[in-house]
Amino acid sequence: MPHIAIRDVTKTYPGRRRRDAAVTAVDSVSLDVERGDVFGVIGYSGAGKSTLVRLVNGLEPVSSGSIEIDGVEVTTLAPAALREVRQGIGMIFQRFNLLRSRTVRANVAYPLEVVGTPRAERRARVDELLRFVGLADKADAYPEQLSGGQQQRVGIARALAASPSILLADEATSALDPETTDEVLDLLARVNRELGVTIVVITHEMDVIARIATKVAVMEQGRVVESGATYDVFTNPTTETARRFVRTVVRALPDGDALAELRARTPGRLFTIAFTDEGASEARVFGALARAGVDFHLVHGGVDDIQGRVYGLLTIAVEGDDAAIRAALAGIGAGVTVTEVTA
Ligand SMILES: Nc1ncnc2c1ncn2[C@@H]1O[C@H](COP(=O)(O)OP(=O)(O)OP(=O)(O)O)[C@@H](O)[C@H]1O
Repeated sequence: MPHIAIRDVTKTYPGRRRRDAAVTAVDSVSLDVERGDVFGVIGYSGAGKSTLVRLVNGLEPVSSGSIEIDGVEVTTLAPAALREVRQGIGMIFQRFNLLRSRTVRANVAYPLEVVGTPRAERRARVDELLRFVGLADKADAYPEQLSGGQQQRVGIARALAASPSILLADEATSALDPETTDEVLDLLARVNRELGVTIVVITHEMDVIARIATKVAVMEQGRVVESGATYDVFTNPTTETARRFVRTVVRALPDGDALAELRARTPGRLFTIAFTDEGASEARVFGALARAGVDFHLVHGGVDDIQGRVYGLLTIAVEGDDAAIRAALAGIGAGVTVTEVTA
């Protein structure tokens, strides 16, 4: 049974003014998030990601469709039962949303106070959480005394206070610099691995997906246009939107002016050689070309790390006669896709 099963969910808002057309923020979305997944949802601004998250944690009602959490249909629950389900869902935000007038300790304790956890138990739990996120020495500090990364770690500790089985992260690293982003993503990966929490990561940054998401869904205009294992979507995106996101991370062939410029200064024909980690490697590709005796050089691309797996996308310029080039490329072997760049 999926941990979160989203079935044909639609959310429509009335237009902002009376005469405006209704907005379909989420449009017939179906997704299965399995227990233990780090599930990424990526899309540009306005794609419907935040709305989808608000529907999953019951902050807003769906217009139609069904959402099951642990097999329980949550869209029709009475308020008291819904509150209980929501205690099993932690949430972190782009702007951290900490209470400025409370210390770090009191921020993390807050969700436990709300559910009436006794003081001693609360204290022990908060200490444990602050150790887990590496902020035991900041317990008595106030949020504004902390860096952005530290504040988000407090946010994560607070989200985990009631021991949720699901953590929803809405653009949780978008306000952070790259180094701090890595730190926070490492922490989220630990939350998933060590505490077994299922994580849904909402982002517009493909490198966040590449770093931690095991699965990804690409959203556009309220719809999921592509989804699958992260590595598969990166190595074989099937929609233009997914390809655009992938290009922000993997060093694919330049297009437009950059490609025209490359052509102008590069003699010979251009080929893109893609390989996954199933047998091929950069060394094998270059070795095969060298052995075939064609004159080639690498003009663009490289080898990327997607979820700890290798993905190579190399663009080479090759000179020589047609038959020799064809024989050289054919000799590279299995697990490699060669495409001539004709644009
Ligand atoms: N409360 C609301 N009332 C009316 N329209 C809304 C409301 N909330 C969201 N929308 C609209 O729904 C669409 C999806 O918005 P949503 O915030 O879910 O997208 P998003 O992908 O999360 O983008 P962002 O990252 O910019 O928040 C947008 O067109 C937005 O204007």
